[in-house]
Amino acid sequence: MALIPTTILTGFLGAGKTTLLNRILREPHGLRIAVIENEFGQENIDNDILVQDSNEQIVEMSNGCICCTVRGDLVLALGSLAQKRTAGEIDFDRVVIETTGLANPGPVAQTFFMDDEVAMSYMLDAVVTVVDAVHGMQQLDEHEEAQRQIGFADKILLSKTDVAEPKLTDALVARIRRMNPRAPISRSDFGKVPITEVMDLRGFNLNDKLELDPDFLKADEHAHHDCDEHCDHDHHDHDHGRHDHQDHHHSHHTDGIAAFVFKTERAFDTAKLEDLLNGFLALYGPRMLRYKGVLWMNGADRKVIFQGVHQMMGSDIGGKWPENEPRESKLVFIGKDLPKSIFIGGLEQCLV
Ligand SMILES: Nc1nc2c(ncn2[C@@H]2O[C@H](COP(=O)(O)OP(=O)(O)OP(=O)(O)O)[C@@H](O)[C@H]2O)c(=O)[nH]1
Repeated sequence: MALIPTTILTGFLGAGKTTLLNRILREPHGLRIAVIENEFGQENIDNDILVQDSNEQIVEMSNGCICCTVRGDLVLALGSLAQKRTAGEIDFDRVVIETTGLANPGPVAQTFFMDDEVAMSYMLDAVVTVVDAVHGMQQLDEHEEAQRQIGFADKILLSKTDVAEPKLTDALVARIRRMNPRAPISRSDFGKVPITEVMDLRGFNLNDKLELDPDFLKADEHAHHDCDEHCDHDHHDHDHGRHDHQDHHHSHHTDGIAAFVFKTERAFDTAKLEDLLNGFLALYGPRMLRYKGVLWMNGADRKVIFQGVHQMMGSDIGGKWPENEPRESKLVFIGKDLPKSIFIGGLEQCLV
């Protein structure tokens, strides 16, 4: 049986990976795509954001960062998809793995060469990196993960050029070219890019990667991807009580990035919450790397999906709350040295 082409879709927090994936899944291209979705933090909010009415297989991996803690899970997920496909239980001819915004794509790519079972069924088509034209420069200045994602890319898609300063976009493109002269760059606002620029690129060239990282095929993963430093999230499993706050620290991260979750079974007061979030943005926006949530607003029979990156915040109306399921809200904040207790206390004040 032919090997299944697989795309690793990466890019820093909030770059536009899910937006691109959603657009691809909606397009009538006739390809059957299985998606492996890895989200930072225990609450998989992207599941609410990703299209639900498609036939695609969506496997969630939200219990850690794919490049390290859940790499074994990735092997299992790929193995199980291949098995089901062989048994005729599911049908797909492509796989897309969406990594977390903090993932190093190196070890994810390595899986396709180091794991015999995976290598028997899959071939790595390309690492596609989405770069945010508004925040990309700052992300490259401040986060090694963003640099690695560029370095490892076989194809780069520039998002948010619709709102970025053209001069800044040009400077960013020049910087990316210097960092990775091999990878072609395309603009892809809101994921609007032909599928031929994302899939079947046959772009992954092992020789190039070995040049980039001579230890790429070495079994000792710690020898080359600084796992502890970059992806060691502490996960504290709590019972999901009324207000359940989880911490996901990069415990060895020197840059203080951490995530926390706020969950509640009470509705939010719309005006209070809007004021609070605007206040947070004004005060902490530069440190708010990524935030998103599925919200129960008082009096609303549909979910509200809110999300943002730094000061760019937006919201959408989501699906209807199911009649016989309890309503709840969950919000995830990923940031640099954010005052968690102020966030949690403020959010509690906005509940009706
Ligand atoms: N203006 C503009 N906004 C965009 C574009 N692409 C994505 N966004 C917005 O940017 C935010 C983040 O987009 P996502 O697609 O969720 O980003 P992501 O990379 O999947 O985020 P994480 O997986 O959480 O790291 C959302 O509010 C999108 O609507 C774009 O090209 N232009």
